[in-house]
Amino acid sequence: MTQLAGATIVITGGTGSFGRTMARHLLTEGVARIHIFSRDEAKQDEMRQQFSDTRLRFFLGDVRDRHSVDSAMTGADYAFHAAALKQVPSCEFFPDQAVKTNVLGSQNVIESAHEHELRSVVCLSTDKAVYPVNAMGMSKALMEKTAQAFARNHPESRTTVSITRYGNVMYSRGSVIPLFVRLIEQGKPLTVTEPTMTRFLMSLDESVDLVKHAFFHAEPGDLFVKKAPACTVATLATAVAELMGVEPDLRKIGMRHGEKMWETLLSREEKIKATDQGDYFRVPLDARSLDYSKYVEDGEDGTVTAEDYDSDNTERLDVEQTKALVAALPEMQAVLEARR
Ligand SMILES: O=c1ccn([C@@H]2O[C@H](COP(=O)(O)OP(=O)(O)O[C@H]3O[C@H](CO)[C@H](O)[C@H](O)[C@H]3O)[C@@H](O)[C@H]2O)c(=O)[nH]1
Repeated sequence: MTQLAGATIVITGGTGSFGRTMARHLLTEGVARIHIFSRDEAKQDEMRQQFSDTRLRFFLGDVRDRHSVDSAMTGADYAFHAAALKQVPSCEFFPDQAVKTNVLGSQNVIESAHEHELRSVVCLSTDKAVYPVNAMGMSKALMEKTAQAFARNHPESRTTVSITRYGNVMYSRGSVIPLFVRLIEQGKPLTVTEPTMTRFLMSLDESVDLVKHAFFHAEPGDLFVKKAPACTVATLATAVAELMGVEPDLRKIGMRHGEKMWETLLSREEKIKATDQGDYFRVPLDARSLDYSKYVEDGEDGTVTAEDYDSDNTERLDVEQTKALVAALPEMQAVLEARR
């Protein structure tokens, strides 16, 4: 039985917004130690001072460097693997860097966890890994395959490797909501790429809940997604403007490189295999072997009629509902407070 109390947990990419939020949750669950593994010494120092908790240990390293990963895994029970290159544009320009961090780095994390006999590793992926059109999504799709192949090829391992996928985290660094807020504060029109484009909406706390759900419920190779509502970018821009008490002034700028009109959390092939767990979908590992003749005789039924689970066919929020979600974000509350 997996339990957090008394455990030692590694968080790769531990100084990022996910890592910091997860660390806060874990500290309230009575963990013995948290190994924060990341590349940036300045962010580590900042986090060390902010948290000021002796249960945090900081490990400087890079997932590309297996030796540095090993040092963080030593003595640990569980790992949350959040280290990644996640910016779409930078991965477009440097896809080799995305492969090194997101694919080979993830393999290092999984293999090191296995060799150090951790009980569980949850790998964080993204909706952009489904039918990927950009290098960030493609490298995350390969990370998922790496995790699933490990589970398939190592049934004897003590380490349960699982995957979570989630969509846009509202108010994350560099994302569109803080941009809209800035534009409104500067009295500028809101730059909307394509008004009808849809995105899933999720809070940082919900992403932590999803990862914890995977942690407690995963069988080797499982993939979990959290059901989430979505809205169009025009709705989002209007909601932010109305919350800030200004007349929405939207300017259409056109789609950016590597963007899709909607994002997909589960392909129809995955959806047909998924079990509905209330707030979550669980997709079990496809454990079929490399036995091709069996493949042909024993194919999947039902795939043809199934639908993807995407930001176009999930629950669609209107302006009022979107305002309620955005208004609940602590960052937005601080902005609204400052304008009062
Ligand atoms: O000026 C802008 C900028 C964005 N958008 C739109 O707003 C939506 C959300 O855009 P974000 O930039 O917030 O999010 P993305 O879906 O493009 O991707 C974001 O989330 C990803 C994780 O899934 C990566 O972290 C990525 O680098 C990050 O930009 C998109 O439909 C986008 O077209 C606008 O309308 N106007």
